[in-house]
Amino acid sequence: MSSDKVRLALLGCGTVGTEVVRLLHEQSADLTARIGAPLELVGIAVRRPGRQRGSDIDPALFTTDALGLVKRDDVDVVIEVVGGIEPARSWLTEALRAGKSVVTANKALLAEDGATLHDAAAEGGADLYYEAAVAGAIPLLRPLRESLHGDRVTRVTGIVNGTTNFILSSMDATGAGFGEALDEATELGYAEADPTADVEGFDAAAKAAILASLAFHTRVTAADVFREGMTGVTAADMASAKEMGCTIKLLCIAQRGPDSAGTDSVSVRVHPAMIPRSHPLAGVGDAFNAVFVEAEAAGQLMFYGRGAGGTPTASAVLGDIVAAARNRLSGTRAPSESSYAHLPIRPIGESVTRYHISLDVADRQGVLATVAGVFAQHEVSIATVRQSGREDDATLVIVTHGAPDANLAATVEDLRALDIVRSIASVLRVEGGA
Ligand SMILES: NC(=O)c1ccc[n+]([C@@H]2O[C@H](COP(=O)([O-])OP(=O)(O)OC[C@H]3O[C@@H](n4cnc5c(N)ncnc54)[C@H](O)[C@@H]3O)[C@@H](O)[C@H]2O)c1
Ligand SMILES: N[C@@H](CCO)C(=O)O
Ligand code: NA
Repeated sequence: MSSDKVRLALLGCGTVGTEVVRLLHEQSADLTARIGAPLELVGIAVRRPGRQRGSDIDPALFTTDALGLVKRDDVDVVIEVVGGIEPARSWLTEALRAGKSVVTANKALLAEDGATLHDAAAEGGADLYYEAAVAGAIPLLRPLRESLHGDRVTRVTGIVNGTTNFILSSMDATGAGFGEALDEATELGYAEADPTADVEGFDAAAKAAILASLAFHTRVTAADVFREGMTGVTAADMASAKEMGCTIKLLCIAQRGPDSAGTDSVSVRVHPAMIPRSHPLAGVGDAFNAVFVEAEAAGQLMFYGRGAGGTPTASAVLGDIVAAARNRLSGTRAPSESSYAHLPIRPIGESVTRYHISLDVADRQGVLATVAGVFAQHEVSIATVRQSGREDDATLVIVTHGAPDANLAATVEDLRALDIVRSIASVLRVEGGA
């Protein structure tokens, strides 16, 4: 590489890419001072070069040949803000194997096949940075990858999807149902035209896999993550949570601990859960993200901020560019992948959870005993029982102690089959001491 400057290739110039270009221009003098050499943008790969993307971008920089740009000899750092698995994976493996540093925001690729990228980085002796891939602007991956490397992380609990947090916060504040809150999120530009990746938890599951891999020094992919979306959360569920002094959040939970055979293992899940209002994550409103990390020596840590949006996400990309550029100038490298622990993934059925179950039952003698018997049969201990209404219109709200998820699921299935249970109004997992 040229020793008097660091040359950048940008792949993609959409929401995040345009902000990366703007910040590179606006902060050029400061970035040069911090790095010790100027950054030079030598090319931008786009699909449609004629599109307007800001008046200060030199049109000569645009190309539709991303692979050709990656392969150029005068490129030191490749920044990928296109997204998706292919062709991004091919571009980035090509760059890394050739010893070029990579900065990417591509959570989908890292979660599905991070191994290929890490292996290519090891092969090429190159840096792979991806702070923007999880919780946008929030510095989270660097703390997990560096600051906490002297400690043992035991649990990561996060709100890592802004769209669904906006929807659930709005349902909590106004009593609206899911559909109405989703419409509001779409109108305000928080939800995409096709909100599936957000509301069905795919986006959060990708982020959970990346967080778990870093936290537990073990390769975890999106396929290892138990995922349940939040489209089934109703206004009645939220009202029920409120009555218990709780709210409902879409959580990603990555946990390390012994499985039923006592083997150290990792469980990673994404699902809606009731949490008490006193929990630090309960107050995270609007489209904000927050991640709560627990480590043996550090104790509890909380990371909070904007997890999406062009400008906040570009902030994380720029931080990674600076780190990669400094490393190139000093001939050093970012910490390489740490996956030595090879911990097994625990299936969801073995994850210990608590449930909140709301049942519509007949208010007759023996009903409570029968219902309690089903819990006992599956070795699920009941923590609290509350009854409201009378005769044909009674509701039982049961909160359990922690039990393996499979036992809880089997309990709910058997309850559904009872004649005395007219309907199961809601089943929600409970987290955080409620
Ligand atoms: N937008 C956010 O808030 C946010 C937050 C965190 C991470 N990310 C991640 O950042 C990445 C980019 O997101 P975005 O919101 O900027 O998306 P975007 O859709 O706005 O931009 C992607 C751009 O890539 C271009 N592109 C597609 N195929 C291409 C090709 N073959 N060659 C060149 N360009 C091509 C598209 O035309 C588009 O302009 C994704 O991986 C996303 O997950 C986005
Ligand atoms: N759709 C994501 C964008 C950031 O990954 C969100 O709502 O948080
Ligand atoms: Na981040």
